[in-house]
Amino acid sequence: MIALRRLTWAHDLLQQFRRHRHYWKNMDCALLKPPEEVRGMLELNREAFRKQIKLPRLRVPERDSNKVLPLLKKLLLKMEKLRPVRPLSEIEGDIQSTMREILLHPLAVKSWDCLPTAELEKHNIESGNFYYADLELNYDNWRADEIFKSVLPIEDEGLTSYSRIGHIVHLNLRDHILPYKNLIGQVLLDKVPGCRTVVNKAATIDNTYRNFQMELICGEQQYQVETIENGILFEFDFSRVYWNPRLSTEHERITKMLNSNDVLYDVFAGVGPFSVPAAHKKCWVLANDLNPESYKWLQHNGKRKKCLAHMKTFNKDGRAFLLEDVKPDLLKRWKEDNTKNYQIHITMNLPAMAVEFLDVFRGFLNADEAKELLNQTLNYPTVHVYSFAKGEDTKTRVRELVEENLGLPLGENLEGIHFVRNVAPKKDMYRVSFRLTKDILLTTAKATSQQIQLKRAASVLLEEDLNIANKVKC
Ligand SMILES: C[S@@+](CC[C@H](N)C(=O)[O-])C[C@H]1O[C@@H](n2cnc3c(N)ncnc32)[C@H](O)[C@@H]1O
Repeated sequence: MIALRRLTWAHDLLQQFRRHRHYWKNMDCALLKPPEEVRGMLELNREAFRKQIKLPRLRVPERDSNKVLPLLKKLLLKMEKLRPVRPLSEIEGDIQSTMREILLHPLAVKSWDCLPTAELEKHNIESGNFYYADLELNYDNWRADEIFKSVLPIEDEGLTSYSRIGHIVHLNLRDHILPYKNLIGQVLLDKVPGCRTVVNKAATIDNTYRNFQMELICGEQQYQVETIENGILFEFDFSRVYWNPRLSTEHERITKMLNSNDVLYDVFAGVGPFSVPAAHKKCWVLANDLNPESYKWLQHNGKRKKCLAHMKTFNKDGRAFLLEDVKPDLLKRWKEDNTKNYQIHITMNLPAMAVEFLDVFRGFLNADEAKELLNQTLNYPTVHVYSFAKGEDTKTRVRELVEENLGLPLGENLEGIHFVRNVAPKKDMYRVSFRLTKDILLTTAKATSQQIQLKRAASVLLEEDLNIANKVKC
């Protein structure tokens, strides 16, 4: 008995909490879910979603509805394409009075007593105004995720997320969901505003240009898209270039670091998500991509943003770009202008293999160039290299990867190791930002792994000391 009372008390508390937080989830309510029969449906049958339910309502004279509605705000039934407040014409004797009908959430309102009765009665709304009546729900009343939750198998994880690139919805369906792909495509086409094409990732991206291999599952076979990222419009053929909307925050982080007159060397530029905003900010940009299609759209996007005067574009291998274009540009800057009133950045976003290009920087300058510049304090670029790392401690692993490939340890020149995103279980993407140093640019010999480890241990200790010192200061 005591246990039952406690349970009821806990239930009431939860109800109160939900009412307070406005936490009524339609899919928690059997009445508001699509019919059970749709589970396992392979071909979309919209008619099968029709369902009659009895719903609590409140009848309110139109003239009072503005005063009454704020009292019921958290108790309204909210569903797609369903207005919770609807006009209700009624014949009262000879006089036609206009009434409003307010649809209430069946989890929140089980009887007249669940309403703020004292407040309502002040407006002459009595228990007689409360009633139940039939309502027909149909396919239009549920969002795409609610439809999927009702149709796809319960046991397994369903459709978690999708990416949106202009008019294209890009899916990465797991194998057990593949039999439902036609239905999923059709529902997304119906429900996602502006969606005209639905594609599914066909394989892992392991091709050189990193563009997704994809299968059209619904809609038009039209892959040329326009999409806005961080306020800038990009246009490209999604089937032929790399574009990932999940990187927009990272693109923004880099762009925010840049000030006008800074320099950006973008080694794996794609269609320009770093380069175009940077050039638009009046940085001096050299942008490169090996994929001729990316190169075409990179130029196109720069032209559309009217920033080509600040952006030179290249279509070659990243290593050649660093040696043939970045290096001469750096040497020219170092010789002509040794003021440090601007910053130089090098972005290398090809996470599967960018670290393999880092050895270019070791011994970047030959003996003659070194002699000429040795006595100057140079404006050293910051490299932002992206990499995947697998395992338990991915942050340590990514630093190791950078150091092993650079062939030299990082120390005080390490500016940060930033988590970008989780790609798969135990696989993360990071940005490692470090400053090039005279040592890196002049040293030709590779450090041994023992030397690298020693230096890493020393710099970890130094970092810990600094942290302790900072804490003490605080
Ligand atoms: C992961 S995408 C990054 C694109 C863009 N920077 C972004 O953040 O969305 C990598 C790009 O590197 C290009 N790429 C691949 N191998 C390359 C190479 N060896 N040299 C230059 N670019 C290369 C691909 O065509 C692709 O556009």
